[in-house]
Amino acid sequence: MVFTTVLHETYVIICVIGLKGTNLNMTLKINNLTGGYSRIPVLKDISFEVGDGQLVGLIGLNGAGKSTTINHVIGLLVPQKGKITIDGNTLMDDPQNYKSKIAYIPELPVLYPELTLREHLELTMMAYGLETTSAWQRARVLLQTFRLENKLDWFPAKFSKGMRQKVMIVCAFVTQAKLYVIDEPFLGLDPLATRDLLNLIAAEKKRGAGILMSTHVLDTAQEYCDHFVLLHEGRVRAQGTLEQLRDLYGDLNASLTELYLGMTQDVNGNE
Ligand SMILES: Nc1ncnc2c1ncn2[C@@H]1O[C@H](COP(=O)(O)OP(=O)(O)OP(=O)(O)O)[C@@H](O)[C@H]1O
Repeated sequence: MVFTTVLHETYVIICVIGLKGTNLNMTLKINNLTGGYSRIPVLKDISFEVGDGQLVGLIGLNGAGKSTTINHVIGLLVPQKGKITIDGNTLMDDPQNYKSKIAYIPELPVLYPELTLREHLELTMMAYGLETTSAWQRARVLLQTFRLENKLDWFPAKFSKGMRQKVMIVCAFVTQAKLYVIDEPFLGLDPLATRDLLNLIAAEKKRGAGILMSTHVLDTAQEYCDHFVLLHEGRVRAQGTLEQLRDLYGDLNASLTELYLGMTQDVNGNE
């Protein structure tokens, strides 16, 4: 399976060829990760896991370190300490194998201005060696779902921001990766597309894929995520299921928003 995406100014193809099948048996492990963009770390000793068939919500305020964590997972940043493994292997152990397991949807969609939607899909399929007949079957279903089926010959300049986001989603989900890494997916999407993306995530979970998703939309996260990692100022403030977090906080009816705000205020109060 395959995946293409755009990062920063240039297109970076995160790729490659993975295994298809229902027994995905995937585990992403982040162990004592310290890292960031310079010697002064943004992330401080964070640890958590994403198992197969699991949707993990990465929750945090602006600047908490969600995108930085994601940039480490997809291999754009190198850990200063600790390690990240997928199925026991780090990126350095076997870059192609590691990347082959990941489909990444960035927070800001960036597309090749000179390529049509059809060409973006062809590029994804070609770059990652997808079998084109079955890949196009999947693509057509995805294009219909996101109401893009009659826009195959459009260039990105003609797309709205939400449509560009949908192109990224279609390109990612056509790959049938083992691990989806999705950075803040809901902000540019209309309610229909949000519902369709959540259905797609549910279907991929059923297939056995793991999903790491950062979001500020806490009511949606509360409803759909199996496990939460609450990041605050580059540290994991708490993690667990909603029930575990409620236990930890001592309020069995608290919403995720209340839990997150309560826990981060506790931290700030102690400083
Ligand atoms: N390219 C970069 N170079 C240097 N520092 C950065 C860079 N990107 C982010 N940072 C810093 O890293 C910290 C964490 O930022 P990050 O983007 O991971 O937060 P976030 O939780 O994703 O926030 P948001 O919800 O606003 O997207 C912030 O202090 C930010 O200023």
